[in-house]
Amino acid sequence: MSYFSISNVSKSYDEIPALQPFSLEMNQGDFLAIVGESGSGKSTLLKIMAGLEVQDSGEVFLGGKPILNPNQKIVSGYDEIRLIHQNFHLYPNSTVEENISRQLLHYEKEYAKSRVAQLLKLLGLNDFKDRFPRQLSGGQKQKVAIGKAMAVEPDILLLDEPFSSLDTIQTHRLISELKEIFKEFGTTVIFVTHDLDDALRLTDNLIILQKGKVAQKGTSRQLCEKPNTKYVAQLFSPINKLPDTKNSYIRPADVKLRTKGGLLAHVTDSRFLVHYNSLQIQLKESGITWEVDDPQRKYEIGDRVYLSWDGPKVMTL
Ligand SMILES: Nc1ncnc2c1ncn2[C@@H]1O[C@H](COP(=O)(O)OP(=O)(O)OP(=O)(O)O)[C@@H](O)[C@H]1O
Repeated sequence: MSYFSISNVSKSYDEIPALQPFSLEMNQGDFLAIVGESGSGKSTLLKIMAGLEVQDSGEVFLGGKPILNPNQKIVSGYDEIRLIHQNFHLYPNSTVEENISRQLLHYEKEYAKSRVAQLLKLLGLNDFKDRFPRQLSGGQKQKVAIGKAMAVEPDILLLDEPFSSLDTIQTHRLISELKEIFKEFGTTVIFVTHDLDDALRLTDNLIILQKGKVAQKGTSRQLCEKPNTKYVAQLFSPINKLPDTKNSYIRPADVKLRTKGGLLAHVTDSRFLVHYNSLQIQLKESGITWEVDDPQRKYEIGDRVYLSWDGPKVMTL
């Protein structure tokens, strides 16, 4: 059995399935991102993993020992498995340092002191250690929440959309910093998010959850090149439906633009993006609108353009 093992865990609320039987095996120090839209069962799954929710079936094991759910254990949850979500749950009247050290009241004093100092340093919070939560930015508060969770040296850290109150630049910076810290501590991390880009900043090991079911597992390359569902395909880019087909799609980057030969279309809009212009084009025959990348920034609104693509790039979804 692996270090962290989830075997056929499922959950329904009022007979509506929130999570279909889900299984997972992880080794110590592994990172995993679970990506899914709102309501796909991500939080339910994490709560079951942490022993904070009663599952209908299945079991969770850490280091070979069963994780007991709130029906089986008086005080639910475990120090070894910490769940962090977007509501930081900081003590408002305690400083940053106190917020972290309060987790360690039952630990030996010298150890607690050195652990707090280590976390403040690693998280870049030394300059803020005497501030109260209300005096911190969203990113700093998030770091304190992570410091609190890491204080007790959890084996598993479960991050449930923890960065949703931060802007994209802050989130990406924080994820890169935290990744190094998690590696240093050897923490096993499961990061749940609806944002594939955030997920990929932490790890290339992905599970896509859709309506309580695993839609697909794999690396970003595997999922991007061979998506199983439209949802998985659209996590990576918009997709264009081929005219006169039921379920064949092509990505904007895989459409070739030419001045003659192919499917005739007109450019109706153009957006300047960092690596290419993103064109909206209307196909002449079908009237369908597509999104197409123009890496040479050659076409303008009103231009006539011919489209073609290579067969292997067509996705059947
Ligand atoms: N305590 C509850 N009682 C009833 N239904 C619930 C409860 N918790 C979750 N659900 C339902 O279970 C489904 C999965 O919810 P869950 O919170 O796990 O999804 P999620 O992927 O984490 O969504 P979000 O990203 O919006 O947090 C949803 O349809 C939700 O309404």
